[in-house]
Amino acid sequence: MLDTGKQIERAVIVGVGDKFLDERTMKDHLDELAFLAETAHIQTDARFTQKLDHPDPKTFIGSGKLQEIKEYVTASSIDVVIFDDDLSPSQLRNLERELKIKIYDRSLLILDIFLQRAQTAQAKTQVELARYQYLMPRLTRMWTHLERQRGGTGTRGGAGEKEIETDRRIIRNQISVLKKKLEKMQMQDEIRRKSRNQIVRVALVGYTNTGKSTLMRILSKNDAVAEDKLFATVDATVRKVVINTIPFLLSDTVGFIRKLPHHLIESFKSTLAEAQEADILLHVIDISHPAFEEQVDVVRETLRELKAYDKPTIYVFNKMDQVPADEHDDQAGRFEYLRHLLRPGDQMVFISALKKTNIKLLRKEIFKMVRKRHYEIFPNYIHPDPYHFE
Ligand SMILES: Nc1nc2c(ncn2[C@@H]2O[C@H](COP(=O)(O)OP(=O)(O)OP(=O)(O)O)[C@@H](O)[C@H]2O)c(=O)[nH]1
Ligand SMILES: [Mg+2]
Repeated sequence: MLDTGKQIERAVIVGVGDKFLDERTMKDHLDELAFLAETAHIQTDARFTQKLDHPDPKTFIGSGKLQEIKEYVTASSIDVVIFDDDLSPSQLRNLERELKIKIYDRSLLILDIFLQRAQTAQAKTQVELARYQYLMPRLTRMWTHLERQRGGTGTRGGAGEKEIETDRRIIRNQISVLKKKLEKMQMQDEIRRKSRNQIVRVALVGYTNTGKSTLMRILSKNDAVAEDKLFATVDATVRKVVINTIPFLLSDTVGFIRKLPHHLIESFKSTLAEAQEADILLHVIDISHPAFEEQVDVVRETLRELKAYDKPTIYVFNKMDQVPADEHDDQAGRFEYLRHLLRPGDQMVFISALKKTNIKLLRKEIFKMVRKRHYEIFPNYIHPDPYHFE
């Protein structure tokens, strides 16, 4: 059979929370999971939730809920069941045996999306590595995933022990090949990054889909600077920008998400190094998202894990065009409470990248921070007109 990869699959999604998880948060989490599924061309037909103090070690959910899902899956010819949490290899195995269809957990779904999205050779290698590491302990059940990837014949009913052993060997080999390949790429990265020490570096960070790339385009286009020869080999996500004669490098980074698969963070370390080594962070937030505050927490937590936390930050509250105006239309006052996020020296700006509102203000704030850092690197730099801002 031909797998065009374009067919829409139908799914049910499953969320589990303890008694402290409120309905609203549970809904937000499942909304996000459905959005992830949609990104992977999977349509969500139904949602199931369960309150559990501890997930069942064998099947993750309780047996009653499992039966309920089984009945639904059979009656509605569902292709895949997606869990909002990560499943252990044995939970995955048991669920697949019980439900007799494909089971995804959150990590596998995210890995699949990354695989579809990866563009550069390095990103592709990073995702492949993360995916193999994830699949390794789950090989028995993941046979179909591998087979599809390999363009297998599809005639086999299931994997025998011998085939699994062969596959395990192939994967182990692949992992070490990919690791070596990445090491080489990372070495080149490092050399490239070192050569950039003499220029201020700013990184766009933030939850996925908040508008980082949109902003990147706006900020770098307005300053249509000719390609900097020195950095001719800089990868596509780093641009040189000049504001009011002071140059800096602006980089776009991988979006963060709740429970980013651990293997993925590991193998994306070198891409994330852009954030680690930046002098200044632009933390982009989608303020129109109902769960934006949780997203801010996730990003700050991920930055902390990456040891990229302690940097002067501009909190860029984006998508203001989608925030309904309140009766006084006093945005500044209304969002004043967000000031608790700021440490001394941090800033916050409310913008719409789409409607290009407040972009000038944002550029001014970026300029002020960049200028400060620029003077630290070049104490003797004489700015022609340091306090003028057009
Ligand atoms: N309404 C509105 N939509 C926006 C705004 N800025 C960006 N978007 C939209 O938000 C979506 C995501 O924008 P991107 O720039 O791709 O977001 P990103 O943060 O780079 O996303 P990832 O790369 O997935 O992490 C796109 O559909 C944009 O058109 C804005 O100010 N207002
Ligand atoms: Mg982006």
